[in-house]
Amino acid sequence: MITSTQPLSDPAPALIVHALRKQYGTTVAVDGVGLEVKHNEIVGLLGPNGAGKTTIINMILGILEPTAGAILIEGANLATERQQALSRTNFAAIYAPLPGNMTVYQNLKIFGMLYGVDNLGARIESLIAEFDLERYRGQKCGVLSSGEQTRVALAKAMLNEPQLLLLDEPTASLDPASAHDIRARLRAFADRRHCGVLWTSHNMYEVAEVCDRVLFLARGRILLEGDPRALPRAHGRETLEDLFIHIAREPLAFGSTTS
Ligand SMILES: Nc1ncnc2c1ncn2[C@@H]1O[C@H](COP(=O)(O)OP(=O)(O)OP(=O)(O)O)[C@@H](O)[C@H]1O
Repeated sequence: MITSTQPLSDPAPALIVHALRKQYGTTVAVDGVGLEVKHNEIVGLLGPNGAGKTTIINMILGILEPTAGAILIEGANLATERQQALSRTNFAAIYAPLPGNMTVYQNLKIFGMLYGVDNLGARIESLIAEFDLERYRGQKCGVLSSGEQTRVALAKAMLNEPQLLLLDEPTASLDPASAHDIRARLRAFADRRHCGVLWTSHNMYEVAEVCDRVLFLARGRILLEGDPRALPRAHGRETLEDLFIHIAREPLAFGSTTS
């Protein structure tokens, strides 16, 4: 049984997901997924289109109700301690842009007020500096380029100093230099703030560069997990992309790891 009680000397991981399931009618989108993200750890959630990645992220964010299973964020059970669980969680996704008719500063201010951030003015200034947004602070978000909007979305995601950050394809649509810059900023943030990160991406080069660990998902089940730099060789493949293609084509050849 999952409880939220943790010994003081053993701080709870940023995220524990246990036996998570989501069913729509006869469609099982997520089928008994178990996973853990530790503080300072960046975990890649990989899988073909329709594997269930976004559904898992939306359940962790409390947007979707699981059919079954448990989600613990820093030891707080999302089902019974929702506010505590979500207060130090945040996310960024390409499909969830910030309101385009408000300026960068206005967006950060409004989200900061929604999150109840202390010393909000100072927090916004430090994020504007950290994400190189000074010259855009008075510009409406809708006119910014994809890379600039991604930087603003990440600054917004860090307003409440999350201990768990959920990133759904954060670098999709960015040029290689901007994507490299964003990955470096996120790695630095995770290390400096001891934040756990769950990151979905279809870019295997990126995943091998930034993730400490990856989980391969297919048809709602985790089939494989491990170090993205060691996994391909362990399964007789040259690269993570080769391994991805192999798993996507023959998911039944891999056992599932559920809990
Ligand atoms: N509201 C819904 N009703 C019915 N089926 C749904 C619903 N939402 C998602 N699904 C199905 O659940 C499965 C998982 O979808 P999900 O969006 O989580 O996949 P994904 O791994 O994020 O895919 P992608 O890489 O394309 O973003 C898909 O088969 C999808 O069609």
